[in-house]
Amino acid sequence: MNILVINAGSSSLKYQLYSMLDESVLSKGRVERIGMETAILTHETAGKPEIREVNEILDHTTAIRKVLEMLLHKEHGSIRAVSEINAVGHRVVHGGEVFSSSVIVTDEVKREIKKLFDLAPLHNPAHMMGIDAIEINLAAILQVVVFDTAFHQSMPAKSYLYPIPMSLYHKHKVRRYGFHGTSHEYVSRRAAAFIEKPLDELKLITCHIGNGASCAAIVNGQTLDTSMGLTPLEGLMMGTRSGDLDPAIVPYTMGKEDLTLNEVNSMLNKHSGLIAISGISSDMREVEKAMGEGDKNAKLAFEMYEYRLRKYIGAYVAAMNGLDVLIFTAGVGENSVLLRQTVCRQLTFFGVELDEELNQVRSSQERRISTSQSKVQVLVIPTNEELMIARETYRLVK
Ligand SMILES: Nc1ncnc2c1ncn2[C@@H]1O[C@H](COP(=O)(O)OP(=O)(O)O)[C@@H](O)[C@H]1O
Ligand SMILES: CC(=O)OP(=O)(O)O
Ligand SMILES: [Mg+2]
Repeated sequence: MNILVINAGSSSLKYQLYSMLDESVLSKGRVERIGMETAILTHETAGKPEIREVNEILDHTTAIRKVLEMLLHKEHGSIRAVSEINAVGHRVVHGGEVFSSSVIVTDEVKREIKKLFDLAPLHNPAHMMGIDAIEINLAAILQVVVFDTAFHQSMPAKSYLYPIPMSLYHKHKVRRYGFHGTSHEYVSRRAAAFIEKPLDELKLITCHIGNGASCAAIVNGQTLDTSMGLTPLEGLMMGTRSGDLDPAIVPYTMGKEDLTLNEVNSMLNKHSGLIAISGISSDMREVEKAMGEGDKNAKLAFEMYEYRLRKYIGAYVAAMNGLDVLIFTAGVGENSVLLRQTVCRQLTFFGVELDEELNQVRSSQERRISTSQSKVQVLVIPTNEELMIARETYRLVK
């Protein structure tokens, strides 16, 4: 059985085609800059060179059509007919309280996902475009949605409730949900396997530090707490998102700057975080480069980013009354030697002892970066949300 996994963003669409016989990736790629003047499609089939096409791609329906053309390509493709795709699995960021596990897409499921648009404005509308685009291009195919929020549904009330009037929870489901759950679940399981200990005997902190970033305290293989909340805005400082702040800033800046609700929302989601403080980029690579060249704002942005992450780690050690494994994953977590070094060097009080040399190694493998005496094991575990989505899709459709 072949499963196509889609992670649709507002202007991008990432895909991987899996053969579930051996969970191998037949082809993968991404379309970037959808809706802009020139879109870029990058496609790769196992054992063949990567190809790039620059084209105008106005919407997600066209993007999916292009992806299918690539998958069927005589030279660069991996299948001969679309009928060789048996099901499609989608990442959906917000599943609210309605979805605590993956489901097959129906009209009812689509209605529920649409109700959650307000709560994940950068994500859910884009996922819906991906689901609709598949429906248009591959009419009768079975589609499955896998939610970022599902894994965190195990959080206890003391973690998921906000200390505000309970009527807001009862009437509008205002609570903390947490995101990147597919990734936190995957890396926590892999970490337990890596150190050869049962997951239900471990206290772990998983740091998913990508463009969006969140960390989670995991006990008995379940989320005790996680840094994102009602929406993916709470918690850590991110590429373009503020993370935690005093909620009074919202009405205060609205008054002072004469902003609308939409404008403040956009400021906090799209124009804050690394980009706001560095004035350079939301991309950690560029921030680190500028910092290396002596840029003061880039240095401050990095310091704030690292400090806020480290404070969460400290809080979660207290929340769990201990820590066995600290895990770094996603774009920044897997690749930034400097971020891991800066964080770990200042966690010695908790028994974290970084092996500076192991931390410098650049690799896409799962690896330990703490010394053999370190009380807390520090691991880098490359995340694989796509594989988790393929497995969930397979489980539901087979
Ligand atoms: N070598 C590197 N050093 C530091 N940061 C990196 C490096 N490579 C990638 N990144 C960071 O990873 C981020 C993307 O992470 P990723 O997990 O792919 O995000 P998303 O899935 O949310 O798009 C980029 O914004 C970039 O800042
Ligand atoms: C939930 C979330 O923040 O996702 P991403 O990191 O893909 O933006
Ligand atoms: Mg990601």
